[in-house]
Amino acid sequence: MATTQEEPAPPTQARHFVNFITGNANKLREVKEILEPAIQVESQALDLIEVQGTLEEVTLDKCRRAADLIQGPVLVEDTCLCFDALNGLPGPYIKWFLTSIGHTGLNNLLAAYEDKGAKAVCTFGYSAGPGHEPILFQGITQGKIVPPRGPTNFGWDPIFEYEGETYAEMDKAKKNSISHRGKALEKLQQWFAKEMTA
Ligand SMILES: O=c1nc[nH]c2c1ncn2[C@H]1C[C@H](O)[C@@H](COP(=O)(O)OP(=O)(O)OP(=O)(O)O)O1
Ligand SMILES: [Mg+2]
Repeated sequence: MATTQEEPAPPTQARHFVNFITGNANKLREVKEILEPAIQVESQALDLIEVQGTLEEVTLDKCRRAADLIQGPVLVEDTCLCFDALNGLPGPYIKWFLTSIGHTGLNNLLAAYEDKGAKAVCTFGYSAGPGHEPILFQGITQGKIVPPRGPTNFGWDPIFEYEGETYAEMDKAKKNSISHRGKALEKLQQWFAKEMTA
């Protein structure tokens, strides 16, 4: 009987794979749309504790906790929505603001200000494992806060307008090409590509 020869694994194989730790199915969908097939995205849904602090501190801490829990390489991400008139708030606390006061409440927060500008900020953290210092990749998209338009299935997408269209109204591929998440993942892809040829 002929024995089948196993294909030797390419030496860079491990780098084509990330374990994205998130509890958010929409984030996972977008990350897969952007990174695959070049980088394979596995995922574990874990509820990670999130500290208070700067965008960088929140992601660094989230990434270290995830690596400790998984005992292996991890990718995490924290998304902020920063209102220009409010000096960057709600920022990393947008999830709790959205849950508590919704799209209308978020619009009302800016009622006293002419400036409706807002930055969507995505900060990814990659750690090679417990004890390895995370590397951060950040992407920012400038837009403005408007009354909700479009499908309501992903967070604050209906109230974030970029060049006349809300994220929710946009074609998915278009959102990924201009979004905070897309820009951050572009940096991550470049870093992975460099690592693979190093
Ligand atoms: O592109 C986006 N378009 C609209 N809304 C978005 C987007 N990306 C995150 N979001 C929402 C989800 C959550 O309400 C908050 C971020 O909080 P954040 O802690 O980063 O997300 P999460 O707790 O849902 O998932 P995770 O388990 O990865 O922490 O903004
Ligand atoms: Mg979270």
